[in-house]
Amino acid sequence: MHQGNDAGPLGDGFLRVAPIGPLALETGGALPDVQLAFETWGELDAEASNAVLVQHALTGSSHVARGASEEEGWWDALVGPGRTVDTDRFFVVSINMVGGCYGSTGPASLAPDGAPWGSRFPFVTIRDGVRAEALLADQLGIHRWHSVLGGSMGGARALEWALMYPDRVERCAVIACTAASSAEQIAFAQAQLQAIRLDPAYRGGDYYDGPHPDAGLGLARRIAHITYRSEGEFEARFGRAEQDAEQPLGAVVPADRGRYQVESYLDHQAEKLVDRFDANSYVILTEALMSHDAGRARGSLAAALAAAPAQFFVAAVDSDRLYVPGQSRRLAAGLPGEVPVHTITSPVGHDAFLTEIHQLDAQLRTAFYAK
Ligand SMILES: CC(=O)SCCNC(=O)CCNC(=O)[C@H](O)C(C)(C)COP(=O)(O)OP(=O)(O)OC[C@H]1O[C@@H](n2cnc3c(N)ncnc32)[C@H](O)[C@@H]1OP(=O)(O)O
Ligand SMILES: N[C@@H](CCO)C(=O)O
Repeated sequence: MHQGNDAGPLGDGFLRVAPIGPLALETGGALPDVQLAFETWGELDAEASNAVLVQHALTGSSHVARGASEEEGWWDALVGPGRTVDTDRFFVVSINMVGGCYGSTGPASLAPDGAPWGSRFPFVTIRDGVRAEALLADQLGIHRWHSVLGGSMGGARALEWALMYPDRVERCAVIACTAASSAEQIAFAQAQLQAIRLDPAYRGGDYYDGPHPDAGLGLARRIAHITYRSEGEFEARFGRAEQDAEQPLGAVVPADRGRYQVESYLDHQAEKLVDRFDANSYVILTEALMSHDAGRARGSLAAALAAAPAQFFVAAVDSDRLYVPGQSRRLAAGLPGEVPVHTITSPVGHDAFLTEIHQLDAQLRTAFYAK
């Protein structure tokens, strides 16, 4: 896991933590004493005109790109010295969303009574996360972002920035995302939440003094990961192949059988997430994403999108079965002017917004980052 360090100067790619005070929540009440963990690359210019905000996805973190730490970032292909989002030109900021487990206040943080928030952590929406980020932007001296970009949940966070703070976002890139979580997206998410909540170790979310609900979180990740990849990729990559060095399938009774490769692969994805993520944060951020609806309390979705003044960049993955390209097309059609939908061509599915982001280099450079 990327190591926190709040001693380094801004612009080094290390994790820093900033208190932002109480956070008023969309559904009422407030979260007291919130802190946000964030990373930056590059330097803010004298006019504070070169700041770029990169928003992470559901289980992502602020570690977008390599920095002094040299640890691989999840959008290294896009962000870095000489890259499309050139950290020699731009002051790049990425913020761990409130409710998560990468240093910002979340369910594992201590509440004012000194015990972890656990089950008491409030429901937060994507808009709550963005409101918190605006408080941090104020502290950093950034009134207006040159651009805000993100994929998947990061795209929802970027879109909400453009709608909540229209005078603070010049350009907005929404990649592999939607204007409002669909019934099917909510349905897949609900099954994941149930997997966690039905794990006896979950104990309503108050498990920090005992075993964690690893089985439930692992099952949630398996369900999610299937939606992040495509049927075609699974078939080409794994087919019906058996996992090496395990019992031959079909020749043994089910209880003793080995695993199909795809089972082993999903087991591995589950173990990796369990090792790096907190189940309560998974619940909080998943519920935030379920709440995503750019039209809520803005008259209608059409009215909300039509009023957005930022310059938009919209992209979809052609094989994405979770955030289907039609959703990106409807988002683009609802925005003012002619907004094209750029295509990432990949057999991978939704995760191609991470693995194939270089495919957008030329389009993003022309649209947002031309010198
Ligand atoms: C600590 C942090 O900050 S994490 C936050 C950053 N990450 C993010 O923001 C996004 C979260 N990451 C992801 O979702 C994924 O890692 C992705 C999408 C980036 C990875 O996509 P891909 O590169 O296509 O990975 P892929 O699906 O091929 O999985 C590769 C893994 O599966 C393993 N694998 C492949 N086949 C099998 C198999 N048959 N059995 C078991 N494991 C297998 C590989 O060994 C590899 O393991 P590793 O990741 O431990 O090295
Ligand atoms: N693989 C991504 C997919 C969600 O968009 C993640 O874990 O954040």
